[in-house]
Amino acid sequence: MNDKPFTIQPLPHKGLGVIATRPIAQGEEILSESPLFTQSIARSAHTIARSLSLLTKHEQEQYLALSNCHQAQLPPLLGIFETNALPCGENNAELGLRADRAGIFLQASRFNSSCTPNVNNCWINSKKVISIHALRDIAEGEELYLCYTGMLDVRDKRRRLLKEKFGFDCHCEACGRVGKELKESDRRRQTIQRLIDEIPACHSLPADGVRKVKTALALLRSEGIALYEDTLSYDAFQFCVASSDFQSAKMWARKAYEAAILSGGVDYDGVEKFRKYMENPRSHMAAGMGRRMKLSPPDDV
Ligand SMILES: C[S@@+](CC[C@H](N)C(=O)[O-])C[C@H]1O[C@@H](n2cnc3c(N)ncnc32)[C@H](O)[C@@H]1O
Repeated sequence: MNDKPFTIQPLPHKGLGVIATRPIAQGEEILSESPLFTQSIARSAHTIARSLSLLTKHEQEQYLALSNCHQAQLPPLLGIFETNALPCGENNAELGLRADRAGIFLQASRFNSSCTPNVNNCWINSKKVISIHALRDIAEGEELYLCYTGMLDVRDKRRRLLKEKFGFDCHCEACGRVGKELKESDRRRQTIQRLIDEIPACHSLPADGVRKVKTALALLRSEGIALYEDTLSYDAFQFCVASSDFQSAKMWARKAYEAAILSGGVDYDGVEKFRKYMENPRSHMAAGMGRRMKLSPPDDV
């Protein structure tokens, strides 16, 4: 089906938001959109005004109609940009990455935030578009959510950041948990973050590295977060390839490949690399560099 599977409409306490107008399958591309304009990290009201001056009057009006949660602190043009801009490049706070450009997308800017998002945005550099994919099967009538920030922080910190940067109190499913459920959710997210931080230092203990990857993947699943599977699986691939366990390496590369396609589509950065290593793990530069040992493949093969 090629029709746009969503509508943008007013929602209680959230301004506008995006609602599925039919069932959407996991991995389906929901939107592919070019930016109205982009800005570097060193942006200001002045640089934004310059970009806007190159647009049509109608486009300028559309920009000015976007929401602005920084009205009290920033000049209007900059406030609108900071409320709505999405990264045009690799951007992942948990992995310490920050895209050097951000852009305004008239439709993608209407997606609200959840700390357990059901869609993912990624920048497709070869096409210069933002692409949004379903992270799980979505029913007709469900709201579509990106995650704006700090998914692996504990609830109180997430709420504080969302209030500071986007001006709202988050009542998403994850932030609405209480008591034991909240404690468990916080603990899972903290543990995933700790494992992501520890994994790069596991090169001399690759079995430990693979074990940490598996633990992080299991916790992500329990927490309902359908992200990071590609990068974590690629970490496990690298441990296996360095240890000359090419059979397990192949399976980890396949897992990274399939996860990257589901969350970002075939043009997503990394997909081609994962495909190459899935077909020929020995072509990786670290192949056979470590002590030879049998590690383990993903649990779900
Ligand atoms: C990029 S815009 C999203 C679209 C916006 N709702 C609109 O009307 O254009 C970001 C703003 O949406 C609102 N928002 C996003 N996620 C929200 C949520 N989970 N609950 C309440 N408001 C939210 C906040 O006001 C935030 O500053």
